[in-house]
This record gives sequence, C-alpha cells and structure tokens, in this order.
Amino acid sequence: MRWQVALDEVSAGYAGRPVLRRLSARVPAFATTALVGPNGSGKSTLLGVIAGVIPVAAGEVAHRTDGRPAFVVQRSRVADVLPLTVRDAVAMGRWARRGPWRRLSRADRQVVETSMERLGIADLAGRQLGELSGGQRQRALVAQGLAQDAELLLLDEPTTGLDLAARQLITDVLAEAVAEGATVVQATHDLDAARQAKCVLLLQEGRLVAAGTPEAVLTGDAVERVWHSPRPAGTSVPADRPV
Ligand SMILES: Nc1ncnc2c1ncn2[C@@H]1O[C@H](COP(=O)(O)OP(=O)(O)OP(=O)(O)O)[C@@H](O)[C@H]1O
Repeated sequence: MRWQVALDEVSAGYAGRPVLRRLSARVPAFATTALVGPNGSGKSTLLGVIAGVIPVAAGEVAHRTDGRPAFVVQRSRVADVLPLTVRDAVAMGRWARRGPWRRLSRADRQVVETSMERLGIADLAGRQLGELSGGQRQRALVAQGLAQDAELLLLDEPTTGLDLAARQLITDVLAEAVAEGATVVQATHDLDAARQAKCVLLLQEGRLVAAGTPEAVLTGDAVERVWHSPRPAGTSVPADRPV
C-alpha cells in the first residue's frame, strides 16, 4: 500500500495538555481515511498535526509529497463576522496556492465556479458567508477546500449537522476527489460515512486503538467498548492490527 502520510510515535497537544500519545499510523494514498472516536479523543488534534498547524512534541510525521494540504475546519470555528461572499470564501482556496497578492487567473476563477457547482451552492455565490445557514456555510467551506486542488484534503467533521441529502453530496464529492487522485482524511462522528472509507483510524483518549478497514475496525464490540463503556484511567486498550 502506498501511504500519503506516515506518523511514527507521534505525541502532540496544547500548552500543558498532551493529547496524542505515541501514535503511529499510515494514511493510504489515493483513498479516504476516516478518523473516528468519542468527543475529545484527539481527532481534530490529529488532523491539525497532519496539516502541520499543530507541532509535534515527539515522533515524526512524513508526507509522501511536498504540496500543502487543504484543511477544512469545523464550521463553528470559522469567524462568521468576516464580510466575505461565498465566492470570495471559495476563491481563498485558490489564494492558498497562488499567494494572496496575485490576481486569480481565468483558470483559477473557473475552478472556483466549478467547486461551487459541485457543492450545489453556485446560486449562493453572491451571498455573505455570515448570512448562510449552517449547512450552506459548511458546503462553502468544503468548496473552498476542493478549490485548492490539493493532493491531501483534510476535513474536520464535514458532514456534522447536515441533512441526509447534503451529507450524501459531500460524501460523493469527496469520492470524486479521490477518483481524481486526491487523498482524503476526514474526522467524523458519522459511522455510516466512516464505513464508506477505505481506512478507519479509531482513537480513544489520544491513542490509536484500532486501524484498518471499516469491517475490521468498526465491529459491534469495538463500538460498544469505545463509545459506551468509559474505561478506568490507566487501563490499556489492545491495539488492533496497524495499517
Ligand atoms: N486549543 C486547545 N487548547 C487546549 N486544549 C485543547 C484545544 N483543542 C482541543 N483541546 C483538548 O484536546 C483534547 C482533544 O480534542 P480534539 O478536539 O482533538 O478531540 P476530537 O476527538 O476532535 O473531539 P470532538 O469529537 O469533540 O470534536 C480535548 O481534551 C480538548 O479539550
């Protein structure tokens, strides 16, 4: 299996708060990987480490390619007060490639329009981001990520809070991106979406407790163990086979 990102014994967190603990994993290239686990298990932190925005305290993160990843954050963390139209916000995805002071080319503008169309928000292009519903805003942020044309697309809960049709749309768009040669990593609480991924990394309390295919990782037993029965502090959890 070719990997896009290799993490070896990675520890990382925030000032005075270690989160990830000696985490080793491979993210397969040209496929979708789902990061799953309970609230606070470290999914967003792991995405931030892969994106390079959270430094590692120990261990190593290697990328197969040099390109900058596209990182789509949770909608609640985006400042809605910025006076940006949807088109402006999606165009920011092109600036990430070109630098903010360069004029966008005709080809860039075409990518922006296509990204909005793929997410079904072309009719919202002139609306202010802050005036949109949560689901519309979320689609705009995914369109911004898509517009970056990055080899590695990282998304933090891209389908949380969306209706069924919007969830399926985003799942389909991400599958298309993979078919076109991208590698996608998404943190998600949506186990149905995780079951459609090629690889699942299951986190609990900052540790990788299982990794592999959805069938191997998301067993009834594992779901029960990780989500429904908090284990006493200090108890070790057996790791399933590494990716
Ligand atoms: N900016 C921060 N500063 C300090 N601690 C943080 C920060 N962000 C997250 N944490 C802590 O790090 C731990 C892991 O959080 P993280 O957001 O990575 O988990 P998560 O699995 O993505 O959770 P959720 O499913 O709730 O989004 C939590 O204990 C959280 O309180």
